[in-house]
Amino acid sequence: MAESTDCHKAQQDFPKVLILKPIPFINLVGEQYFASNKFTFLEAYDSSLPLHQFLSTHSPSIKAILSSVGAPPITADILHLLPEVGLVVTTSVGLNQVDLLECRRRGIKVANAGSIFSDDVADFAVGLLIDVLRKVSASDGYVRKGLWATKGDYPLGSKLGGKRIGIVGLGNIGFAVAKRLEAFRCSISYNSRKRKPHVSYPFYESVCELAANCDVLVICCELTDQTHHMINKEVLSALGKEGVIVNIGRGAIINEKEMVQCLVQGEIAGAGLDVFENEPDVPLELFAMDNVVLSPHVAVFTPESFLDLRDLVVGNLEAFFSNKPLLSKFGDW
Ligand SMILES: O=CC(=O)O
Repeated sequence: MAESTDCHKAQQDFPKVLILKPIPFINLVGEQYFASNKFTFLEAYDSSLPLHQFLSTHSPSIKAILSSVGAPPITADILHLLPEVGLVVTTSVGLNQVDLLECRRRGIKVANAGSIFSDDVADFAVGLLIDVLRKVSASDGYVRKGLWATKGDYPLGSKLGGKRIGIVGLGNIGFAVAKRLEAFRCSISYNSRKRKPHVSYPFYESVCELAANCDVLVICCELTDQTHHMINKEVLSALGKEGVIVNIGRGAIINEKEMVQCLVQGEIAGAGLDVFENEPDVPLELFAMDNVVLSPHVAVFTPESFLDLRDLVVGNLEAFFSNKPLLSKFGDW
């Protein structure tokens, strides 16, 4: 009894890591796998207190925040209530939910999921593209509805090999997509913030020019103020009537209204979309389109790589609480 009280007391003394929303898919490994003897989690979503009151009550003990996709944004206002916070760690690769400028200003360290999911996301991007071009999901629906027997053959899809692929954002994920599609004998070109030294793929400084010279655009970049709605009607028109867009980045990189309009009017040929502007809401018009493949923001990982994620997140937190270098530090501050 004395021992468990001591143990309980010791846990209470551990620095706290704030979680604002349950970690997506944590059921894959169970919450106890995220445990450590260096910190404990403080779950704001379990409290009956309004968030601001909860944060003010616990602020002296909150030293780090664990954030994920779909969790409330880590804004300057939230950070303002938490003067002791020195680290924001995320289970996501994307950091658009974190006010990075404020983190930099305050010297709060940031660590994301690094390249842990790059292969999974790239596999999924290629899967979406093959599905759109070869009509895999649409053919599946046709067979399941019994239409093969009553209406005959389903229209053939179009060939992947030889397609000109434009990668928007040639980071870890974009590069993994490019490598896979090279193996399908596609030609690759790209747009990125800057030309990559040592990369031989043709580089286009303007995403519109890239689109005009490609059959497919695969969106792999981060969502930032600069990339918000970067893919608009002008870019989609440049991609053209035979063009296909795949998005495994963030919904708001594409102007969704303009994309839907282009699809409705046949100004592009199809889309493979894992991400949307207002998840989990998906524009209703897309539901009726056989040339569009939809998925609920699941490209990111598999149960196999979720275990690596667990190690990375816990490793980053333990490194921070031991004053050691982070495992997947983001930014130069
Ligand atoms: O979308 C998922 C991520 O950014 O990890």
